[in-house]
Amino acid sequence: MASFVIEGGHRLQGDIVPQGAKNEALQIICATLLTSEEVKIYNIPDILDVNNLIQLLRDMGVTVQHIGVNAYSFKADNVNLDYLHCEDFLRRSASLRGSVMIVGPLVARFGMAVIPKPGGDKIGRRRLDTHFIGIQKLGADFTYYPEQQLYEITARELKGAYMLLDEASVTGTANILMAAVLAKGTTTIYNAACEPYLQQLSKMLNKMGAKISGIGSNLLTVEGVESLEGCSHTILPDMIEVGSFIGMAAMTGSDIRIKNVSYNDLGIIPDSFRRLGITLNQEGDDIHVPHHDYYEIETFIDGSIMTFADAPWPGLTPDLLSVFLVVATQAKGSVLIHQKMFESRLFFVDKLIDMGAQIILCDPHRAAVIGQGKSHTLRAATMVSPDIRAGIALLIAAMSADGISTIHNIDQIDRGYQDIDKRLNKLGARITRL
Ligand SMILES: CC(=O)N[C@H]1[C@@H](OP(=O)(O)OP(=O)(O)OC[C@H]2O[C@@H](n3ccc(=O)[nH]c3=O)[C@H](O)[C@@H]2O)O[C@H](CO)[C@@H](O)[C@@H]1O
Ligand SMILES: C=C(OP(=O)(O)O)C(=O)O
Repeated sequence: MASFVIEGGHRLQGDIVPQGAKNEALQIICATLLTSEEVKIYNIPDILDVNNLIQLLRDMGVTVQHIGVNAYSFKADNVNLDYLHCEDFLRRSASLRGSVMIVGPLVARFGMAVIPKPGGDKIGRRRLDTHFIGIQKLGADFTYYPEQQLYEITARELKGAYMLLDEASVTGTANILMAAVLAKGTTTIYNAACEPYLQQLSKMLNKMGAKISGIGSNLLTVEGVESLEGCSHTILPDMIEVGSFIGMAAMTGSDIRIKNVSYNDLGIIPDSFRRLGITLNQEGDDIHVPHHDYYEIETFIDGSIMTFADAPWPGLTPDLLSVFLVVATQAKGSVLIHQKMFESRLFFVDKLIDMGAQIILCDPHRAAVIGQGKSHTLRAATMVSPDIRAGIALLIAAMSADGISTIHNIDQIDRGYQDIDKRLNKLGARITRL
């Protein structure tokens, strides 16, 4: 397992361009299975999860060509469904979360799909009921084989239906949507997730000939069509990476410009950092984070302690709470971090406590952070990255700490952040990959 060795205390200076969004890329790449025509995708991040998904499609018989920097074309005119039954497929698709989204396209186009329990971050229970109940409502049959942890879905014909999802699942909505675009008749999905990832997927599907309305809302209406055609699509900048850089800059006292962030797609993220006391200036489509000597967490208007809690979009994404938490340790003031969706995502605070941060883990979902201001610098430590976002939070902590820290298991960071060491070193960080 690779590791990072980080010499803390160096300020960053300069411009950084965010990568394409991981969670959008995973949806968009799966959507290429919906047509036999060529689909060109630009701004694909070069990260482990995405590369594993691209390889999975190649192994299924999709012709994938590298057509430029971070750009690929996909042509799914000869998909080998037998591959879905081999060991190699099961192993590879179980390595990432996004692979579950091949189910919707495969059922819609070929009437069958098999998928093992998907991988992804081990951050608590991550059920798939919403996906399969939704696809069943369209007329598919579904069997779960508990011993192999395998899901099998077959359908003679998909028919449009009304459905009210039991939760606004991001990958679940994407899966159902990709099945519904080729179903007969009208599908209505209420309580749909509506992150920019899903807005982008819907826009791409419409470019391919689908008829989706209600984009950006939690009520999607889909008029099924016979077939879809090829298109070109460009992936948005990764809003989680943008947020990670804002927090990193403030905590390390850096002065950076995050280029071409697609500001209007960041939702509540910039204002949430502002409530943490961080100054960030929107300049055109860039965000400039100036040097901070200190930042002070706001209280609520009535003087009570600030709470950051996740919520389905347009609420605050759960994927940034680990970053808010670490950045709060060096703020003045206190904040309660409430991770409602996942029950095992806050345990990494132990490492921050070892580094000298003042945090009370109230229960698996809530941590109270007592910011000590920048005069109480964190101590260097040796740690293991448990998941992508805890990993980036620990990297931020190590970059701001006194001394040399080591983070093991950085595959967990590489799953979601492209060449993070090289890109940050260009701005003045001291990160060595072992
Ligand atoms: C590949 C991908 O796109 N991964 C993202 C996707 O995962 P993913 O699509 O797997 O996550 P879901 O949206 O399905 O659900 C996340 C968890 O939150 C719970 N839940 C969900 C919705 C809700 O309204 N209330 C609620 O409690 C679910 O039970 C589940 O345990 O969305 C998550 C939630 O934004 C993100 O953390 C992941 O980065
Ligand atoms: C939880 C995440 O990813 P995944 O769903 O791929 O595990 C994430 O991106 O923070």
